[in-house]
Amino acid sequence: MSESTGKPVIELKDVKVYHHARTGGLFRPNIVKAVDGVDFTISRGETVGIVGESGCGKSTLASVLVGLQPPTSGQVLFHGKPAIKRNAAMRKQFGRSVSVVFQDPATALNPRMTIQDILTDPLQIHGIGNAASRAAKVKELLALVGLPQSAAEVTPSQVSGGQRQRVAIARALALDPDIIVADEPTSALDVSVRAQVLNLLSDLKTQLNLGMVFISHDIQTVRYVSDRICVMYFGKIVEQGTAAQVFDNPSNDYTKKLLGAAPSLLHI
Ligand SMILES: Nc1ncnc2c1ncn2[C@@H]1O[C@H](COP(=O)(O)OP(=O)(O)OP(=O)(O)O)[C@@H](O)[C@H]1O
Repeated sequence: MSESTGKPVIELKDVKVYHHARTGGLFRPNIVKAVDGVDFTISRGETVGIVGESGCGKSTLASVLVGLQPPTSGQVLFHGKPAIKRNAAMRKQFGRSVSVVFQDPATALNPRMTIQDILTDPLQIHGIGNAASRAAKVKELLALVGLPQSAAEVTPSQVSGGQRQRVAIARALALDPDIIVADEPTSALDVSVRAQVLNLLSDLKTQLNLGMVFISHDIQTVRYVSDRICVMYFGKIVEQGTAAQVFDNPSNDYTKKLLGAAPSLLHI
C-alpha cells in the first residue's frame, strides 16, 4: 500500500466531544465522553482505519472530521489552519476537500432523484462547470466506480445495494476531494458484495491519491484496507500503528481482545 504523501489535510489536536447523557442518574454519568482527547492526522495517499466496538466514538470522530460536529474542546486544523471559526470561503473549500460515504446508501441517497441528478447535485451546489461539463463529469464518475452509463437514468431503488453504494462513492468523488471519510461503508451491504466495494475504495484511493479514513467495528475489514490503524476505546485512541504493528505486536489489552474476538474477514 502507498505511503502517506505530504502534510496533513486535517489534523485533530486533543479533540473532545462531550454530550449530556440521554439518561443520567445516580450511578450513570451525566456526561458522555464520546471523543475524549484525540490526536489524529490524515493526509492524501494514506488510508487510516479507525476501529472499535459500538459506542466507542467512531461516528462522532467522523462527524468532527467532516465538519458536521464542532468539538467541545481541542483544535481541528485544515491544511494547518484552525477550521473551527472558518469563514464562508474556507467552509466551501473544506466541503470540496473532505467528503463522506455513509453506512447505508438506501438512506443516504434521495430515492426520488435519478442517479444523474444525484451526481450533478454537488457540482451545481458548488457552481462548478456548465450543463455539458457536468454531464461529462457524471459519465466519468460512473466509469470510475464501475457502473454502466445507463445507471444515470434510473433512481437508487432501481439498482442493487452494492451498486447504490457505488453511487454514493461516485457522489463523494464528484468534487475531486482530498479526503474521503467512509463510515462503515460495507456494513449494510450483502456479504457477497462487501469485498468488491472494499476493493473499489482501495483502488480509488491509489488511483486518485486520496486520503481515506475508514471506520469500522470489524478489525479484519480495517486491516484489509488500511496503511495505519487507530484503535478506539471509550472515546480515546488507545493504540495506533501500521496494520502490521497493530496485528503482529499489539501493545494494548483492548486491541488484543479485539483481535482475539475477530472471527473472519468481511463476515460480521
Ligand atoms: N447527541 C448525543 N447525545 C448523547 N450521547 C450521544 C450523542 N451522540 C453520541 N452519543 C454517545 O456517544 C458515544 C459514542 O457514540 P458514536 O455513535 O460516536 O459511537 P460509534 O463507535 O460510532 O458507535 P456505532 O458503531 O454504534 O455507531 C455513545 O455512548 C453514544 O451513545
